[in-house]
Amino acid sequence: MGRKIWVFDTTLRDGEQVPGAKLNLYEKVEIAQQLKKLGVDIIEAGFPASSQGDFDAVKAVAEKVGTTGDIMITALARAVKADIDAVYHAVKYAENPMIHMVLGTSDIHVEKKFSKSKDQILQIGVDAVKYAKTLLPQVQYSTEDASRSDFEYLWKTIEAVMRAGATMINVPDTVGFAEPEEFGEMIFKLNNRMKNLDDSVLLSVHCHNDLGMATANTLAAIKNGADKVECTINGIGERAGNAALEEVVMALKTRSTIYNADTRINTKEIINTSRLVSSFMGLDVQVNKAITGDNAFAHSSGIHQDGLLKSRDAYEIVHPEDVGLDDMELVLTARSGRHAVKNALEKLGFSNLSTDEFEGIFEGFLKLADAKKEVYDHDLYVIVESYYEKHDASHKNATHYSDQFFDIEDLQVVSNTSFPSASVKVRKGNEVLKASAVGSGPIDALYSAIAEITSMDVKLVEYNINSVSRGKEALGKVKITIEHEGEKYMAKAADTDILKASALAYMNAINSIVVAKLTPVMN
Ligand SMILES: CC(=O)SCCNC(=O)CCNC(=O)[C@H](O)C(C)(C)COP(=O)(O)OP(=O)(O)OC[C@H]1O[C@@H](n2cnc3c(N)ncnc32)[C@H](O)[C@@H]1OP(=O)(O)O
Ligand SMILES: CC(C)C(=O)C(=O)O
Ligand SMILES: [Mg+2]
Repeated sequence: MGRKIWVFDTTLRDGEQVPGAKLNLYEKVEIAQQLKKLGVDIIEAGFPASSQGDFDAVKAVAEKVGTTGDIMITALARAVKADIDAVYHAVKYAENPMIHMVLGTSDIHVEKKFSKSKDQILQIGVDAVKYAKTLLPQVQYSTEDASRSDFEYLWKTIEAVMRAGATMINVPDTVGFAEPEEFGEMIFKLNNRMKNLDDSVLLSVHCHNDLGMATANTLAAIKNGADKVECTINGIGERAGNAALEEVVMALKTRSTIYNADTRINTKEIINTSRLVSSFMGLDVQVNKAITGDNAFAHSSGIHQDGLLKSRDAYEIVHPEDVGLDDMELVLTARSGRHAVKNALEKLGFSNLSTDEFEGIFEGFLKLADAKKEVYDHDLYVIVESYYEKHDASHKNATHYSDQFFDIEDLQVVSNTSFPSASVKVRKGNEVLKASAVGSGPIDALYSAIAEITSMDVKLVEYNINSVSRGKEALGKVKITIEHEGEKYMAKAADTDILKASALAYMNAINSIVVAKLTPVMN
């Protein structure tokens, strides 16, 4: 066991400062419940003085999430009595409530933002801490813009607010200006001085990502003595965001010999938490985002896929299972090689293929892969079928798999406010199936029509669309999850027509169900 690092999650406060990401009371409580399951030590639930809605949401988090276990609930205040009162009245219901206040220490803040002298600002901070201490025993003081502050003034402030009773000192790199080595040195010096003054006071850091260094700066601070880190899920937050909780935590775990520090985060809850935050805030996670991005555990090039199949550690330093995913993903594309395709075929039951058979199928695979972005399992069945039809029609693999898969031939969607409707034409082998339906919106109408054709009992669990390029040729990328007989099936599709992309994604998911039903028969 290494040194304990406290994890302070500010997704509901700094994270919620992202334009358009505002959460309502219900959503804040749900996310707070999940953060507790994840094992964070402290939840910063909001800024109660900012609106009645946020006051109520922070209070609800304190009441519903903060009354059991040892989790601490806090919220932010300026060094202003009314803000501190608002925080106190919102968090006091929690078992372990804390008041968090912020006041700038850089010349820019002191002189330009506040038009005051350094001594005046220091006194305002000390008075605010003294007042907060009359309300609650736990008070955190944040020296806003610390990384651009004069070091001796920063220390003078920290010393004064510690003497006034602050129990946690948070050192923010408010505008993401710091650089790891320099930030680490600053934390090292502050830590030495703080521990000499009162070693019960926790030293914390709060790093922003304006230069893409939030995680690196946070880790440098840990190496140099920081006891606590402030992070957000998916790294969301003001401007370019904050240090991502999942990155800091997994770096500590993966490189434990360097950091010798542990958190109490249950890493298996990371993906669940990331998805919940992303869906409530309506903010997609960048596909290549470390740990929580869609592609973080997906491998698509032949050399990597071959290496992984021979030994996972060739290209995998974090195990997907450790963050709550089922497995890594080997995506079949035109960049895949023979090992990956053979592996996928074997999983579908096509083992013991002769070299000629496999090479013929692989040729078919490459042709399709050049025409499509991704080759799915149902495509492999069709490739196998057409290979044997051409070369050995009496072979047991020459089964008409394609009769069981669905393929969109045409669709028409009418989108209006009173009567959205859709008509769909689908091919299933030699059969052409048609259906029309109305729905609460165009996608709902489209999916109802497809559901009627496929006659499968399917529930749409998640629908997500985003643009993967710009301008007239922009591709709409749709990712959906459907549920059938208790199992979840995820599928994707992209097209310049977002309705077509939606229909193709749904069809791909339906075809995955067909594959799942076919595969045990083959094995
Ligand atoms: C780095 C950070 O993330 S800090 C947290 C950022 N979060 C927020 O701002 C939360 C949402 N904010 C709000 O709802 C509002 O800005 C409020 C309620 C805080 C204040 O609203 P208003 O009273 O209308 O003031 P407004 O936002 O326009 O200006 C901020 C005022 O607070 C002062 N102020 C700013 N920071 C602090 C501070 N840390 N301590 C004391 N006063 C401060 C400013 O100097 C300014 O005061 P002035 O009116 O005397 O010039
Ligand atoms: C309130 C403080 C900690 C903050 O968000 C910042 O300085 O970035
Ligand atoms: Mg911040």
